[in-house]
Amino acid sequence: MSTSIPLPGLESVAPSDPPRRGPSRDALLEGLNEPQRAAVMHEGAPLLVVAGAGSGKTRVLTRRIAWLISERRAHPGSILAITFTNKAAAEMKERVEDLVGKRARIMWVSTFHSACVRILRKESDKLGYKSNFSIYDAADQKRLMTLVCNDLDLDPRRYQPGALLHWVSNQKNELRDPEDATKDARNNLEETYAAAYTTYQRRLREANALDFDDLIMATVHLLQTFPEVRETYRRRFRHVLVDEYQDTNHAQYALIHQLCADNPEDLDSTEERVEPAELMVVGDADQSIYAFRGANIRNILDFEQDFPNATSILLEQNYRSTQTILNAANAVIGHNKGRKEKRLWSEAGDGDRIVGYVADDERDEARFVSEEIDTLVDEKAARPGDVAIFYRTNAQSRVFEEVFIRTGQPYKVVGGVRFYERREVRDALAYLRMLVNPADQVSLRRILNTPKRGIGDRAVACVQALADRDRIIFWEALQRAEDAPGLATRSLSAIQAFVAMVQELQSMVDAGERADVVLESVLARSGYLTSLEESDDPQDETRLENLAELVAVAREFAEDPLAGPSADPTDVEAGIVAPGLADFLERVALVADTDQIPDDDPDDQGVVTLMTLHTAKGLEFPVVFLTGLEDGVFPHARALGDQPELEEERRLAYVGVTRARARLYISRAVVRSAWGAPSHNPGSRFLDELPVDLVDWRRTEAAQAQWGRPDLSGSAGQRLGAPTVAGRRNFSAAAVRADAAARAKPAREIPSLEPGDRVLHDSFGMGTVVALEGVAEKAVASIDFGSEGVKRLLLRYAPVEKL
Ligand SMILES: Nc1ncnc2c1ncn2[C@@H]1O[C@H](COP(=O)(O)OP(=O)(O)OP(=O)(O)O)[C@@H](O)[C@H]1O
Ligand SMILES: [Mg+2]
Repeated sequence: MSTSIPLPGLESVAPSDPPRRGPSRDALLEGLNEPQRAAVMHEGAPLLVVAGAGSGKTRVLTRRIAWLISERRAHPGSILAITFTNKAAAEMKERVEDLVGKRARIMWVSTFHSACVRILRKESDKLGYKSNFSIYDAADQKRLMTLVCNDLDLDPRRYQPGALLHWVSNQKNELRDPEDATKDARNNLEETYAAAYTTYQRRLREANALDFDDLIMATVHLLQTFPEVRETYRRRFRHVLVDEYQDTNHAQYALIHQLCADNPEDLDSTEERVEPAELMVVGDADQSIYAFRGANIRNILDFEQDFPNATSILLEQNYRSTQTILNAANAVIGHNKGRKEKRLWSEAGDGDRIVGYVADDERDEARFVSEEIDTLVDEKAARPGDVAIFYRTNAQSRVFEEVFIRTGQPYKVVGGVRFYERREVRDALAYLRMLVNPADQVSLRRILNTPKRGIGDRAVACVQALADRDRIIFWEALQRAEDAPGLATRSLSAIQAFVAMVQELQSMVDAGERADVVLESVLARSGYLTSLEESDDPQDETRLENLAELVAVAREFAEDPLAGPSADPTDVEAGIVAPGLADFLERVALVADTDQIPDDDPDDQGVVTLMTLHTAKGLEFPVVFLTGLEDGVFPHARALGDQPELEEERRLAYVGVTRARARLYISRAVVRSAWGAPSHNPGSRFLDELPVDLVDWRRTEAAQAQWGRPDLSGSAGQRLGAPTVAGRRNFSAAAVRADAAARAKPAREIPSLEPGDRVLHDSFGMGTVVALEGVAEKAVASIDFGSEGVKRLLLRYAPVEKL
């Protein structure tokens, strides 16, 4: 086999093999630059690919998997690739499949959490868990921690479940179990925290449940405690690849180390040594944004120490964005100290300047974004699906949502109150979870009296007393409710009816019934559907829709033969395992924020996507609106006086800017009243870090402060009877505002200007007209005011006089 691309020093990689099916070598290397190819073809020593945003790290990782399978004949089952979200995993799998075919399906491409669940489902007995363990998410954790606080009689003003959980999470990310925490407690407060951790962990175990952080910690413990188990996985995974390595925490690092290090510390010398897997990690220290979740930037900075004989490859060409966007990103991140300087460059050309807008308040900002999207769509410059709006905190989405609802712009919020967090969805899932794992007390108690069936708190207390007395789990006590001391007869019959229903449903699960079928039976048999149907609360209508959606999700899952994530690839290959209810629950438990991004449908205009900056990592969009650029919002108020936190916020800004391919908008509001009282925020310091010549300010604070709101967009035009850019939209509210602005400041006579004319502006002073656009009321002049910069002014309002 020959290659048309000469790659000095790398020819030896080409196998001298007979012809075979599959993609050609050239196809696998096509569309890659030299260092990217080197990374794809690298053999042996651990490999670190460090590179700025959009330089093709994820592309390289994907191609390398295809290369391993196709050129190096790696068995797909021997590949473990870690991505940051399930969505990214699915995309990566799909791309590899496109390249090398269906056999790629059995690779493990998943998040850390999913990979650990798969391992734990097989090995959980060694840790004393049953394989049907539940996975507790944030809401479950909170409920459980609240119970713990009650158990320990903690003062709720001093010890809040959220704070305790945060502390516990940090301990787990550092692989510290309750004993470690107790041993090291240095004062009363820490002792109490450690006691809460101990009880919390005991209760999790009783419920046969693990929380998110446990998944990783337990897997590391498993591999450390049972060398033979570790060797099994070391033998199995010959290739380990990790995307977004800069955001791994200590526990995740330890996991990789167990699987790939030359010398995991406790290897018994008598055991047969397994050659370490080939490891490739890719990442960008400038994009490390999860320190608050324990991510440790040192993991990437110290890679070469942690894995001696490691090789590094640097990528510098960016293929995502225009040079203007990259210059902005480089300038901002350049303000962080102690980083490795790297310059991103692009061949995409300068492209459009960044558009800036200073809004009166957050409504005005949202209106600006909405109208700008209309304009882009009307001019066919973008489809709604090309557009993303980023903000620092979830709560900021509401104003955008309100404007979009009013204008009829379809949108999607990623994160926020997510589908799986809605009450009815959680109720339905709680039913399913307790059917699979009756020891799961949190789920069982959640649905015991939902819908209301006459099992009140008193009855629950009686049953709990029985459970405590006889040291049995709550579910067993329910089944023996007749022994419960003091239980009213009416409650007893309600409990017995409940138990009978659950047993009937459990027999469906035992018979291997599909998830969607079980779910429909649950909703019908439990009376849940009837209670919603009979309600006259308008919200219950939506709840029914959401449940219908959940059944659809379950059906889709049940019909996907490869859906069972806990199924062993080899079993799937052999067609032995069909996805069951437990697999479905697992999939649902692991859905990450970004998994809700709508899939690309080429015929679809798509919907505008709203998300926090954190969720935007790894993604790209042709058009990006970076909003809320105010000190105290972004950077977050918490970070203002704290250098490391401020640097993390700056990395977040870098992530935000580098998501944009062609157009970037930046905006801020002078007044923001999102948290009750209106607050006046100064512009974000990150704005000052942008080179001035990159930004075209549509509206600045000076103009805003002095002249009300000179409106350059469609709404003012509509009011004045000019053709509207988005006639189908209802702009009444914006028009009213424009009216008010006009009343506040009567329009002036429009001076007739030409490029080169000298003008005098009331506050900017002398200037020279450099460009003109629009006519009559919409005439806009770009005027160079020397040290004040070039301003774009709507002449109808601007106080300029021709000299
Ligand atoms: N050699 C190349 N030629 C053309 N396009 C490329 C090349 N390498 C990468 N790309 C494209 O550039 C874009 C960015 O690539 P990718 O997402 O892999 O970058 P990344 O380094 O993972 O970015 P991030 O740091 O944001 O995760 C993608 O659209 C990708 O398809
Ligand atoms: Mg990437």
